Amino acid sequence: MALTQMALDSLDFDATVALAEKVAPHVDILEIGTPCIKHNGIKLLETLRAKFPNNQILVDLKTMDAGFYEAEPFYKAGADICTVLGTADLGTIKGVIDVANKYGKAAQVDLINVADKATRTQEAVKLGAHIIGVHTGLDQQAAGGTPFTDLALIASLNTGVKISVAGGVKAGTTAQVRDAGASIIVAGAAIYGAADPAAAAAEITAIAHA
Ligand SMILES: O=C([C@H](O)CO)[C@H](O)[C@H](O)COP(=O)(O)O
Repeated sequence: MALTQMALDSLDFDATVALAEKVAPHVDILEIGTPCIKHNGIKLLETLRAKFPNNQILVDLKTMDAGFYEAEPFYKAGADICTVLGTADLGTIKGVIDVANKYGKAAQVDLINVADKATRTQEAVKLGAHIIGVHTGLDQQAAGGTPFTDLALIASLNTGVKISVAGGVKAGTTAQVRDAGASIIVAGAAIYGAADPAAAAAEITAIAHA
C-alpha cells in the first residue's frame, strides 16, 4: 500500500486549479511542482489549501539555501510537505526539518543529482528527515533515466523513513514501484498528459492502494 501524489507542473494558475479539481478526489497528495510554485507563488498554495481540505499538499520548493526561512511561509500557509534538495548543505536540510517540526508537518529530502545517495540518505535520516525522495527529474528522464535502481538502493538501507518515488511513473509501473518499497508514488505526466486525467489518477491510485 502506497499513497499517490499528483504533480501539478503547469505554469498557468487557472489551469492548475482546474486540473486539481478533476484529480483531487482520486489522489492522496496534490503536489505544486517547482516551476508552478516559482511562477505562481504562495497565492496558489493558499487557493489549493482552501479548495482541497481533504488532500495533503506538497510544495516542491527544492530548497538549496536558507532552509528554515524559505520554507516557513509555506508551512504557515498550509503545506503538509516541503522539499529540500539533498545536494544542499546539511544545515539547510536541518532548517527545513526543524521548521516542518515546528508546524507538525513533514520535510522531504530530494535525492535528485545527489552523487552518493546512500550516504546522503543516512545523513538526512539522522537529522530527522520525514521523507526521502527518490527522483529522476524531467531532464534526466529526457536522457533515458528512470528511478528504479535508485529506489532499490534506498529501500535496501531499511531506514524506516518513508520513501517517495518520482520520475515518469505511470499505471504500468505503479505496482513495481509500490512493491519495491515506495510509501508515496508520484505521477505527473502520466496524469496531466492523459486524455482523462481523473481516470488516469484513479487507475494509478487503485494500484498504489492495493
Ligand atoms: O518534480 C518534478 C520535476 O522535477 C519538475 O518539478 C516532477 O513533478 C516529477 O518528476 C513528477 O512528474 P513526472 O516525472 O512527469 O511523473
